[in-house]
Amino acid sequence: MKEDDVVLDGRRIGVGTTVIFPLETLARDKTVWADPDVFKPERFLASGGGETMNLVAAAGSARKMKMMPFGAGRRICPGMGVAMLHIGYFVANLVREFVWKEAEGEHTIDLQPHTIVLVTVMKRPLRAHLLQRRWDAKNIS
Ligand code: HEM
Repeated sequence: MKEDDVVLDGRRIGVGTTVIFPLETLARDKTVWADPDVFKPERFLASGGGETMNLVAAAGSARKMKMMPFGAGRRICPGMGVAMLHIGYFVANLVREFVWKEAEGEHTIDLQPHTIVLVTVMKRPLRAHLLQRRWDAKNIS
């Protein structure tokens, strides 16, 4: 054991070791989330029990961080502000430009995790069929 090594949960982690932890597992932690496998976006709203926190300041504090899509602390994503601003425009444009329908055929959604190398996706994601909207002044469909 070298001087700068750390011990985490009884395991020695040497200086320079790359530590990767599965965010997907954190997001499904039943000790942190109520019904983690249920699609309940309102859980992130204040009215649904969600709370706002400063991810930069909270990284070294004792406050529990339940989710960190942009990382946290010193190496937090510097594009977070840009991303949060644009994601709203992005979604709004997708809704404005396309009519969204479920794709025909077999499209049962399965939220179970499916790992592809380092990325975890849904086992069977929702398949959407997009139709470009017509911006004809008389006939907007
Ligand atoms: C929804 C959109 C985005 C998500 C979810 C995201 C997520 C992340 C995450 C998880 C990290 C790693 C943080 C860590 O190591 O703790 C990261 C790093 C980074 N992101 Fe983003 N990001 C997004 C958009 C952007 C945008 C729009 C930019 C630039 C304009 C950007 C630039 C960067 C850079 C430069 C780093 C490396 C920071 C460093 O290592 O010091 N990201 N991002």
